[in-house]
Amino acid sequence: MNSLTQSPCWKTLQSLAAEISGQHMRHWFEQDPQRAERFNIDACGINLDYSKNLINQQIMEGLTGLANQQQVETKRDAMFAGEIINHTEERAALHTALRNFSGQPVMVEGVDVMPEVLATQDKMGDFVKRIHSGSHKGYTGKPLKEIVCIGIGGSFLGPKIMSEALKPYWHQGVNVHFVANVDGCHIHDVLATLDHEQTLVVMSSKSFTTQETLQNTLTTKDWFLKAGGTQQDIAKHFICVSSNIEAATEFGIAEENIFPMWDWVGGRYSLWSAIGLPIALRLGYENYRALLEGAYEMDCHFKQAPLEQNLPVVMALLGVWYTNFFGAQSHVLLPYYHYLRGFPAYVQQLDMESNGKCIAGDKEQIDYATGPVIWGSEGTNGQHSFHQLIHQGKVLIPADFMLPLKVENQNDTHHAMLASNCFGQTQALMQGKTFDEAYADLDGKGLSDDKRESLAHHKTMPGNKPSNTLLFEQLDPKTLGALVALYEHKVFVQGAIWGVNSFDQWGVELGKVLGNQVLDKIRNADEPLDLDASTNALIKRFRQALKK
Ligand SMILES: O=P(O)(O)OC[C@H]1O[C@H](O)[C@H](O)[C@@H](O)[C@@H]1O
Repeated sequence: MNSLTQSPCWKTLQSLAAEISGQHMRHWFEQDPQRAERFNIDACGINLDYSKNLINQQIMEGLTGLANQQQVETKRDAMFAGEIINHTEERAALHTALRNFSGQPVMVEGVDVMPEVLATQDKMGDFVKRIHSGSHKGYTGKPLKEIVCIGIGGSFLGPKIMSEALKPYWHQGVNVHFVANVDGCHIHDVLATLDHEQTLVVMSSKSFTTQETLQNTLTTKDWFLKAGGTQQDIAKHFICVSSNIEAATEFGIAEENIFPMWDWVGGRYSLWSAIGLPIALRLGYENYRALLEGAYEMDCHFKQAPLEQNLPVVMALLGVWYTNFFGAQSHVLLPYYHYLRGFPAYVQQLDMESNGKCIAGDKEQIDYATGPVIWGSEGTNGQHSFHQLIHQGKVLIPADFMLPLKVENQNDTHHAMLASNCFGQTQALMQGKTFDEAYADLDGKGLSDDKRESLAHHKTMPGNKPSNTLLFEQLDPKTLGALVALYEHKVFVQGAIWGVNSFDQWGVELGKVLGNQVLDKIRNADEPLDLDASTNALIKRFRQALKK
């Protein structure tokens, strides 16, 4: 038995969950006209309405008690202070230093990291200006207008998804393409459309060892050389972002073309480092800075607001409430904004790679659920497919709805429809529809009593399904920065409560190692097939197909 599940706070929450079983949110709203105001927080351009949750004041106090018991504030302060909180990799987790506008130093093992951070930001700003002005030219004297960004995981999702989300703020005059997968179809399709003389390649890999990124870069280099460029011309067309300067230089990237990052920046937290260069190239450097400023504002809020008024803390506690006391196994994100459609995929890596863990502290086997499955897509599309399961399925799926109140070039008719669908869904999930209401609706439809009763059962909606609604004045770079930092800190708080190390990812490593072993066997047909019978048979089939 784990100490967490045996703790007084945990037990209190178990009894509180039992106490509200059988109660319905619909009645809580009827009984308490202040409910929507009571469970609402405004911070950093984001308004959170969390009144449509299975909570009351006592439950929120119980959850805050759990956060205190698990020393969330102490752990938070340790993160900001640069302590080695990623203990399995012996590193700090200091993405917050990359957006530190306080003017104060940030120390890692006795060294202030801010001078290097600021110097790299200057280098980024300067480079972006040279690309946008056309003063950085390719080897034939043409400006570089096609930017191919190669990277995967955290070196891909943040840059791509945040660039997409800020489409109304794009700098015109460049095209930015992202390639992640080692599947050759993608890089082939992208390069097929491009003029190598006008192409800039941004290769992003913190470790500089990731197979997909190395191979896609080699393929691109080959394409560049075959198209007429020479080895010497590469310096004008290929840049890279990495913490492994040695490997990058060995690979052939000119030293002045390397934008550094550091081992205290986790891959999934790296868009604030030079990994965010594609965002700056897409938006212009000032807009990229605004993204960082928004994240800094959320950092300040996270550090200063009392727990019960603290956006990331409250969202984290609600998540723990459903995961551990209601058996919820997934959490759905529903951005009602087309440009934010990639956000669920971004949070998927952030949350699932951070908290998908089974060891607490040094070596304690966990006996409670940790991170949920994160999924979702843009509204209203999901309403016409998977929302059915959220409304009437037997599994509890808490939801985060998101909507900007204003959008650039707003078409009021479309936006009003989008908003009404968003609000209508949260309402339907909360209130549901009783059997009596469904039965009454079927009056005068010419149905037999049996048929009417049966149909009314099918049309009954349980309701009482929890959701948060996040509204933004508008999704400008600053608000998006705050939103991403909000989810980062939410994940951090949950990791702190569950006692896991949210900053390593050993599960991912095993797949990489085994994948490389298999590659050797595929490439060398003479290698004995000494793996398990299933994997051997798969390799055999692949080898045979190659021979045909
Ligand atoms: O930036 P890289 O070192 O190439 O790593 C890219 C990605 O690869 C790994 O598999 C990790 O799970 C991710 O956290 C990381 O973002």
